[in-house]
Amino acid sequence: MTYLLGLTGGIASGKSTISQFFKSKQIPVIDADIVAREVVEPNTTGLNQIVAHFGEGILVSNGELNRKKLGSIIFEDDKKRERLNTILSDEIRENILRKISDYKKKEQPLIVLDIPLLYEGGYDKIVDRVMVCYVPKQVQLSRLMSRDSLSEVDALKRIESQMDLEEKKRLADVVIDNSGSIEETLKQVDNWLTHFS
Ligand SMILES: CC(C)(COP(=O)(O)OP(=O)(O)OC[C@H]1O[C@@H](n2cnc3c(N)ncnc32)[C@H](O)[C@@H]1O)[C@@H](O)C(=O)NCCC(=O)NCCS
Ligand SMILES: Nc1ncnc2c1ncn2[C@@H]1O[C@H](COP(=O)(O)OP(=O)(O)OP(=O)(O)O)[C@@H](O)[C@H]1O
Repeated sequence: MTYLLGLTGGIASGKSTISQFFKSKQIPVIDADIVAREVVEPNTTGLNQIVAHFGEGILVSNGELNRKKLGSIIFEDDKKRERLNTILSDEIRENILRKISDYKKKEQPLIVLDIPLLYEGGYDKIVDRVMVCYVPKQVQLSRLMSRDSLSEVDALKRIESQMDLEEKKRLADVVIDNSGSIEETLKQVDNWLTHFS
């Protein structure tokens, strides 16, 4: 039996910090942001559809996707973000399901699916439990601004493009509070890991 843990939170709430910890314990992590990158590599249907919709100007000179530019477009405009989601979501889902099935075949006891849009994408229905990495909005905002060198206005737009983190916290099976030190956060995760089965 494989136990599938969904790990989510808001942008810059600390999911990667937690997933690094799982990896350090040799627990496989499927990272949806990485899958989302794989489906837009050069010569993929995903990238071709993005170019068809957003134009050639969305590429950098070597033919790769200009991620910074696409990010600034879609976090400014709900319709464009929804369009991008529609273009990529099926492919992302298929890839994630394939990776889950591969790990299950290897009889991994625990797999972590790290995915920012877990609830938005309905992945709560396929995981056994959901762990939400939670921080209050002010902490999220200041960490996002400093990590991605964003203005307050731009950082807020990114936060508000996602489901409210307070709502995710309410829906969660397990809440990890990441507003303190990283050490305090990892202690909570380690405690969950000790008792999960
Ligand atoms: C817009 C893109 C090109 C920006 O790339 P960039 O390398 O700058 O950021 P990265 O991919 O690492 O994402 C950073 C964070 O932004 C947030 N985010 C990304 N896409 C979305 C989205 N469509 N809606 C809301 N939040 C999003 C997530 O919290 C994510 O962790 C990229 O995020 C993308 O292709 N997004 C669409 C695919 C998607 O929905 N990814 C989310 C995981 S399934
Ligand atoms: N407990 C903490 N104390 C201080 N800084 C932290 C803490 N946890 C994470 N950070 C920092 O906050 C930023 C966001 O964390 P992280 O990248 O883990 O978030 P994320 O949820 O994976 O983000 P994204 O949704 O964008 O992928 C990073 O710069 C990270 O180093």
